[in-house]
This record gives sequence, C-alpha cells and structure tokens, in this order.
Amino acid sequence: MATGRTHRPATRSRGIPEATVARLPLYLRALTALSERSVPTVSSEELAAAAGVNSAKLRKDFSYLGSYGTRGVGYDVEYLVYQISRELGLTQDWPVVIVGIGNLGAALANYGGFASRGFRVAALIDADPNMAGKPVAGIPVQHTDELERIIQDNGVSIGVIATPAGAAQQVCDRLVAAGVTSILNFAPTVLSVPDGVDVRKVDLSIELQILAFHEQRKAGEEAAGEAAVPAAAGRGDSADQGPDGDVPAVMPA
Ligand SMILES: NC(=O)c1ccc[n+]([C@@H]2O[C@H](COP(=O)([O-])OP(=O)(O)OC[C@H]3O[C@@H](n4cnc5c(N)ncnc54)[C@H](O)[C@@H]3O)[C@@H](O)[C@H]2O)c1
Repeated sequence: MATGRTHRPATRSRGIPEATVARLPLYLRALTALSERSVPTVSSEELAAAAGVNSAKLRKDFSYLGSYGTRGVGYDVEYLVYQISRELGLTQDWPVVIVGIGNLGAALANYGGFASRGFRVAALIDADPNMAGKPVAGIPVQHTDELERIIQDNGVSIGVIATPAGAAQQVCDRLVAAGVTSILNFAPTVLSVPDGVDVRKVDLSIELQILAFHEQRKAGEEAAGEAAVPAAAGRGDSADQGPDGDVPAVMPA
C-alpha cells in the first residue's frame, strides 16, 4: 500500500528522508523473499526491480543506511534485512491495539502479516457491549471502557482505528491521552493530534481514484490516436504506485 507523510518533519531519525523511510518496507519485503530462497547477495538492479523502485533511488536510499554494497557482488541479503529491520524498529516487538472490530477491524485482526513483522495484536477494542468477550482471531474483544487500562497494561504505543468516521477523533483522543503516539487510521476522516503523535491514513478508495485517473488518461490517449507512451513517461516507474512514487497505500493524515 502507498505512503504519504506523517505529522513529522520531512527528515527524521539520523537524517533519513521520509520518502526513503516509506520505501524501506518495500525493500524489506523483497529482501525477505530472497532470504527465504536462501539467496546470499543481490544487485541493486535486481532488488530495485523486485521492490518496484528505480535502482538509482535504491542506491541513494541505502547510502542513508551506510550500505553501499560490493562492486560486482551486490548487497548481502541477510545483512540488509537486519539493517533495514533495525532502522524501522522491527527488531523489537510492537504491541498494537485495534479499535473498532467490525468488518475491517476483524479482517485486520485475522491478518497474519502483522505478527510475522513484529506487530503483536495486544487487544481488540469495540464500543458494542454485545461484542465484549467474543473472540475474533482468537482474541476476546474488550469494551472501550477498558481502553486506557489496556493501553497502559500492555505498553501500547501504536493504535489502529477502524471505527466509523464519526467516532474516530474521539477514539484517537482517548488513545493519545492513554499514551499512544502512533496511529494508523482507516476511518475516512482527518484526525487532529498533538505534536509528537504520528498519524498515517489508509484509504483504498483514494488509491482506486488515482487508478481511475490513469485509466481515464489512457483512454483519452487512445481516443486521440496518440503513439504509445513509454511506461516511464506515462504512468511512470513509480507514479502508478502511490502519491510519493514507489511507496505503499497510506495517505497523509
Ligand atoms: N481505509 C480503507 O481503505 C477502508 C476500507 C474499508 C472501510 N474503511 C473504514 O473503516 C471503518 C470501519 O469499517 P467497517 O466496514 O469495519 O465498519 P463496521 O460498521 O463493520 O465496524 C465498525 C465497528 O466500530 C465499532 N465502533 C463504533 N464506534 C466506536 C467507538 N467509539 N469505539 C470503538 N468502537 C466503535 C462498531 O461497534 C463496529 O463494530 C469505517 O470508517 C470505514 O469507512 C476504510
């Protein structure tokens, strides 16, 4: 999915630009696949192709990590997995709470990809008293009355909001007051948060709208009988993957 920006400045820890941070998960996903196939080294071109990123951009991104590869050999896959995981803070376990366990919240709770990437679902929280105690993905749903205690007991710093839009700001305020400093917001609303709290917004309908824009443009070009537009000039090697180039589907908060 595609990344926009958080409420943090464009440049963050140790001078790594936000756009580079947004691409690190793409490299990590490609590198993990190579690691699972026991591939020891990879060239910047191969890795860039696997991650869907331009290779010059990849080399620049890795230079921020102090990783330059070896000429004629490429990058050491296992070391890069470690380096990127460390940079992203994935070498530690992150307890996450999901608030709003409807269709989307339940689907997220059932998604195995969080745990395998170090994000443990510590609790599922919903305002519906009829859901309290019912297991979703093997975890009993807890009532919102318990929200503050759950956050504190589990040392949760990351919250996922999957409530209706009208409830999202209030849920956000409670999460922040209880100590959450990073929020992944699926509700179609703009959240306001104090300084120091990062919000990332996921909106699949916006991604579809961007694709619709490109579809419309392609149709227009065909109708005008124009010569085929090279991929890099038309939708771009990155423009079709998100607002910030080759980055995942999360929008600015
Ligand atoms: N970002 C995306 O791409 C995307 C995709 C699908 C849905 N959504 C959004 O995700 C949200 C959830 O969608 P859904 O289909 O799962 O809805 P849903 O109605 O199935 O579930 C919402 C859940 O939130 C709970 N809830 C309501 N108010 C609450 C509160 N104050 N505190 C805690 N829980 C509360 C409800 O009891 C319900 O269980 C909606 O805002 C929807 O627009 C976003």
